[in-house]
Amino acid sequence: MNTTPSTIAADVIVIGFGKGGKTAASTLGHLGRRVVLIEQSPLMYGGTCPNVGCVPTKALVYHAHNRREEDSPGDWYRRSVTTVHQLTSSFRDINYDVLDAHDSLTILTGKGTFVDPHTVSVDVDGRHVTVTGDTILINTGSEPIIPDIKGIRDSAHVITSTDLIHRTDLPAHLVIIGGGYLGLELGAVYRTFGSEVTILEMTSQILRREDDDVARTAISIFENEGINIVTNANVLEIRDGGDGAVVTYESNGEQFSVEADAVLPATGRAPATKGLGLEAAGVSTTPRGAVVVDEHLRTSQRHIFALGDVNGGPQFTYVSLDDARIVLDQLIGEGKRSTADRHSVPRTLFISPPLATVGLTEREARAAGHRIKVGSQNVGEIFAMPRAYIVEETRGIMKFIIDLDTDLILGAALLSVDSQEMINVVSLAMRSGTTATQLQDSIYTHPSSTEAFNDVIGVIVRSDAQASSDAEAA
Ligand SMILES: Cc1cc2nc3c(=O)[nH]c(=O)nc-3n(C[C@H](O)[C@H](O)[C@H](O)COP(=O)(O)OP(=O)(O)OC[C@H]3O[C@@H](n4cnc5c(N)ncnc54)[C@H](O)[C@@H]3O)c2cc1C
Ligand SMILES: NC(=O)c1ccc[n+]([C@@H]2O[C@H](COP(=O)([O-])OP(=O)(O)OC[C@H]3O[C@@H](n4cnc5c(N)ncnc54)[C@H](O)[C@@H]3O)[C@@H](O)[C@H]2O)c1
Repeated sequence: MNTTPSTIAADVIVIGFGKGGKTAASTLGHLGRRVVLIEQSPLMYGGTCPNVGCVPTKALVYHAHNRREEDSPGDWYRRSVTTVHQLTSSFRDINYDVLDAHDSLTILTGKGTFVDPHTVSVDVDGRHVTVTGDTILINTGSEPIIPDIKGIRDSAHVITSTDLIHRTDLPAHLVIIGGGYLGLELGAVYRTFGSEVTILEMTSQILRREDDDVARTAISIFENEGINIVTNANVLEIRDGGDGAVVTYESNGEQFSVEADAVLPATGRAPATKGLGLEAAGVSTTPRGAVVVDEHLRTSQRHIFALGDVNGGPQFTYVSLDDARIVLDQLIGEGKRSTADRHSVPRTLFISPPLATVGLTEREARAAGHRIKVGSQNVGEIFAMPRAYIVEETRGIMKFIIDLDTDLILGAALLSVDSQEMINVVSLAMRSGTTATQLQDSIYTHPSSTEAFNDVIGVIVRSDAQASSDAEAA
């Protein structure tokens, strides 16, 4: 029997069980605040990341590389997907149980909709529940953008990333529209599992924010893996026929058609605000549908906050977590934290090897007027880093952009085994004002990947000091 009361008065309502929302809910619940956490789907306790985002996709990267010669690609893929689902299912249960353990916290499963600025309605198992709250946190995440392409909504073979990682049959040919985070990561992982992969990117280059040397190294790795990347691609139509879909696109003035048994649009994600009733709450949104927030993540209604992807900020789990720190600081702290304090936030693209970056690229540093020097080496040539040889992954490049005048690190790009870990050290160094020389001369364990810094930072391949002295001599 559904015993949920039809009205609940709460101190804090959290709409959406994402990283920011659950962290804030748990902390406030622990302090005895009456918290109601509303999640629309029983398959999403814990949010996107552990259920259909970071965790399953990175687990698939791991499993894709572990196939033995004797395993057939299809069987290995099916086995991997099953194992990954067991993992996500256990994470989902843990997420629910940890929050449910707080006496003052109630989890309601149903879609939350604002009725007015202090009231949210939820249908729980067919029963209408009205929740009132002094403070409300919106943490509803984002959803895939489906581009306006002829036939895309009619094709049975067009799938989301969630559909893709849940299917147990390995697609023979996967066509991905968009060569950003999702397109490159999933393209790389399905290629490793054994699919033929074509990525159709509309701009003139993938990884276009990166410097040419870094982008070129990554692109040559993709090419060697046999991933077909088409740039300047304008997808014209998707039409079902036979066992799959035919994707027609135009690139550099020529028209092409490619057959696919799965087509994944990976063209960005938009804030999930549809059906939330934000108008009833008096909460403003941007033209792209993101909730408008100030640097303390307060919306146009002071008692309503928005955390994570829904506020239109960078779409990363750790940014949503940091949003929770800011909101908690407003609610129970000193009110000092703000999004304006955030800098040197690292990123990792989980291809193989991963590409982890932080701060400025060489191009951006020069454009910003810095005099710089660049320390860089190919991973296979970093003799201080035998780990690359130990784990048989010597592909990649590491690059540091250093301010010539202050010796501070302005940015780094690490395309290397373990770079998702190393980049956090660089990011911390940048935030704490550690100089490049200090980072280079630090004591690191051996054999580790971080000890590469002992070499790379000192291998200066370009320096504005050299350029100025050459100019003086001339
Ligand atoms: C395939 C994929 C891989 C990714 N990989 C990475 C990665 O490696 N690293 C990384 O940092 N980021 C990654 N991301 C991005 C990351 O998952 C998101 O930035 C992050 O999960 C956003 O968290 P959030 O707190 O905003 O909300 P989410 O975790 O998205 O949670 C929002 C929740 O709100 C619920 N909800 C929505 N509307 C309502 C409503 N009206 N009522 C009740 N509930 C509602 C949803 O069901 C969902 O559970 C990935 C994303 C995807 C899709
Ligand atoms: N490792 C990670 O941290 C990670 C992994 C996956 C996703 N994410 C997050 O999820 C978000 C969504 O990822 P995403 O890859 O969907 O978005 P994205 O913004 O990273 O990339 C979208 C790509 O699609 C291209 N594109 C857009 N419309 C197109 C069209 N009609 N035809 C062809 N190409 C088109 C864009 O030029 C761009 O390169 C990212 O912003 C990222 O923050 C993070």
